[in-house]
Amino acid sequence: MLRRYISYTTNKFTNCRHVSQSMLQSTVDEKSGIATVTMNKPPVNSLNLEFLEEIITLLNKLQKDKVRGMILTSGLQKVFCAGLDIKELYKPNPDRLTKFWTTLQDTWLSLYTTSFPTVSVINGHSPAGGCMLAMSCDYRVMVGQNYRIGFNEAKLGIFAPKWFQNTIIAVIGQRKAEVSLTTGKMYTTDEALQIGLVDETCADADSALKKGTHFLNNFQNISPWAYKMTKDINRQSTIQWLIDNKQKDVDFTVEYMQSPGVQKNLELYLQSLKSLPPLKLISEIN
Ligand SMILES: CCCCC/C=C\C/C=C\CC/C=C/CC(=O)SCCNC(=O)CCNC(=O)[C@H](O)C(C)(C)COP(=O)(O)OP(=O)(O)OC[C@H]1O[C@@H](n2cnc3c(N)ncnc32)[C@H](O)[C@@H]1OP(=O)(O)O
Repeated sequence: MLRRYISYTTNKFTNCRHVSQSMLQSTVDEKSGIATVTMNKPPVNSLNLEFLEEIITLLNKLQKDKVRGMILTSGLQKVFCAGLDIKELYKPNPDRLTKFWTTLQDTWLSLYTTSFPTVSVINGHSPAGGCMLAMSCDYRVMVGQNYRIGFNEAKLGIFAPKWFQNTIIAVIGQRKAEVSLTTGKMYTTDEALQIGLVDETCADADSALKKGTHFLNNFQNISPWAYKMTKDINRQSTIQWLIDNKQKDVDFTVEYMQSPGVQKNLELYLQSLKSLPPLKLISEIN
């Protein structure tokens, strides 16, 4: 059984406070108050129920600790986040799927409404829910030229719910979001920059972390209250929509995911994941 542990330690030499859970590591720089959160759930940081629960717990802790900002990145070699764990959607147990989807909604609400500014440093592939994770932050820096990012849900024979689509529209606009979602296109780093999916690109992860820190330093002289109020007003309609429709969204998803057509599509997709050579899938589906 996976050993779960949480430890909080302060390193007096680096002035960093470390929080380590089994799939997430967080280091807070005492001087700047910026937390760097590293996702470490091999092989692909897929978002299953337990991982989402850890993300919520950590976000709550960072909020309580009044960090001044957060950088979210991946500790894996070539994947930022592979999106929702398809095993949560394929042949699901209805009770678990209900809990999974409710927790997904809560994770998104926590991340999209943080009281501190957030940056994702996208240092690997980032399809579907992985791209959404990045979109839910305030700013995105993508590393290198080898990775793909985008919303490939249509390729799995499923579609993104309204709150998911609205989050994308807020970043890249209605037209580009529609084309991106309906075609399921996975973008190269340069294409992602061009359509505004990411704000900056750079050659390596270290420079990306510096760019992320540079963005967060913009808030040094901004009152946290003014920041939070401004963000809440800006994002209010999408947040309110989900709050008002939470149960409806869960009920619909649980029924829809179990329908034979969706299950067949997921089965075919899972087979193609196994049969195609490594990394072929994402480049094949452009
Ligand atoms: C705040 C958080 C909010 C975020 C979300 C918010 C809202 C969401 C609301 C609605 C969501 C709408 C729907 C979303 C759908 C999804 O996200 S479905 C997932 C879509 N993801 C993909 O299509 C990715 C598929 N994977 C790949 O293309 C590749 O695996 C990769 C990522 C490029 C990595 O390639 P690599 O060669 O390194 O590895 P492998 O392909 O060999 O994979 C290793 C291993 O991992 C398994 N696997 C890969 N992806 C997933 C996954 N998403 N879920 C489960 N398992 C996955 C793969 O099958 C291999 O398994 P093994 O053969 O048993 O080793």
